[in-house]
Amino acid sequence: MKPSIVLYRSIPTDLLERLEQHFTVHTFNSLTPDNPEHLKQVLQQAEGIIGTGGKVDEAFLQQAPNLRAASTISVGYDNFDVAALNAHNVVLMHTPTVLTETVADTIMGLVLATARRIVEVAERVKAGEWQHSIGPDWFGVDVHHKTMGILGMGRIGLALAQRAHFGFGMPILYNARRTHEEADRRFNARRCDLDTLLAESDFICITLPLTEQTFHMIGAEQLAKMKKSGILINAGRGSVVDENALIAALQNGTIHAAGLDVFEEEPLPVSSPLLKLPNVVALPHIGSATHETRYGMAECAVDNLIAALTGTVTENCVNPQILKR
Ligand SMILES: NC(=O)C1=CN([C@@H]2O[C@H](COP(=O)(O)OP(=O)(O)OC[C@H]3O[C@@H](n4cnc5c(N)ncnc54)[C@H](OP(=O)(O)O)[C@@H]3O)[C@@H](O)[C@H]2O)C=CC1
Ligand SMILES: O=CC(=O)O
Repeated sequence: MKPSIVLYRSIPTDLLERLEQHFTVHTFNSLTPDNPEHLKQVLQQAEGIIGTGGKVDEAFLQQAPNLRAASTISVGYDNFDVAALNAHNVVLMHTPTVLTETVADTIMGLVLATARRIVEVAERVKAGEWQHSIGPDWFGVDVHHKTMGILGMGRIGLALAQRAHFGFGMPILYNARRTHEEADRRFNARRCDLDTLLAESDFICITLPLTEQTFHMIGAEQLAKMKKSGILINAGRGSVVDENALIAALQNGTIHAAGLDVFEEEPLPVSSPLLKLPNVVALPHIGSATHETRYGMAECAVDNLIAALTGTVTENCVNPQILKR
């Protein structure tokens, strides 16, 4: 009999067929589906799960006594309790690399959109406000040759630094736990402490994962250390930034603008004050959302689950120590 798995995200048909060659696939629309009793029943037998979003913690794992592998269609895995997975001998697989370049493109898009007020001004044109040649009240600020500060210099940070350095001639500062020789060598990047990065950068781009250490790493105190002309871009996770503090900083002119792809609560509630601020570009978590990249992520996650459940893992494993047990 084929192992039973839970698929909780829609994936392309050819990839579903690839899963079905190996497993009996039970499909749900999320980990909190319309039919929770059915999911509960299926989880009793399930050896694998694959999808995006939803909390996988001790309480969840208690309901899945036969689980051996979880495959998330994302690189971030902050919704998984890795210690609980380890305790239950569950391998966690994710999709790094395949999305890196696309996310870096999105971040550069947010840098340009906020600095040049692209969304705001385009909306004014659509509203029929372009009646005369435009004046300084429609102007933005330059991007090229300004200083870019990158929080986190991993895969996405490096791809962003490449764009900023070669494409825009920007000096690069970064903050990470260790020095990234490749960033220093290829992009003349300089590692510095957080306070220096906050004080000296014109654009601060967050590419950090959400962890206990990065939760609210940027709060009122840090925002106050930024240049008044500074622009904050967050494409890591919403909770790396204290959103209430950010709203206050944007309202009070403590910083100039923000470009946000991620939020403390997603979807962003329509009542959020962020949506009322002209100096905010808010995106619906589209960092990796191109047809090509989303296909690549789903394919990677499918192959990851097959590898994890057939004992052939070579990459993309968050907790490889489980494989040795
Ligand atoms: N908006 C979107 O759609 C997307 C968002 N993301 C987010 O981007 C994150 C990063 O992805 P990726 O670049 O592939 O991940 P990596 O693991 O390659 O990079 C993470 C970087 O963050 C740094 N870091 C981690 N903790 C700290 C800390 N406490 N202080 C300083 N630096 C720290 C790491 O530092 P060090 O190098 O020293 O270890 C590393 O440089 C994901 O975890 C996810 O949350 C990812 C994809 C899409
Ligand atoms: O946010 C997206 C991810 O892949 O992580």
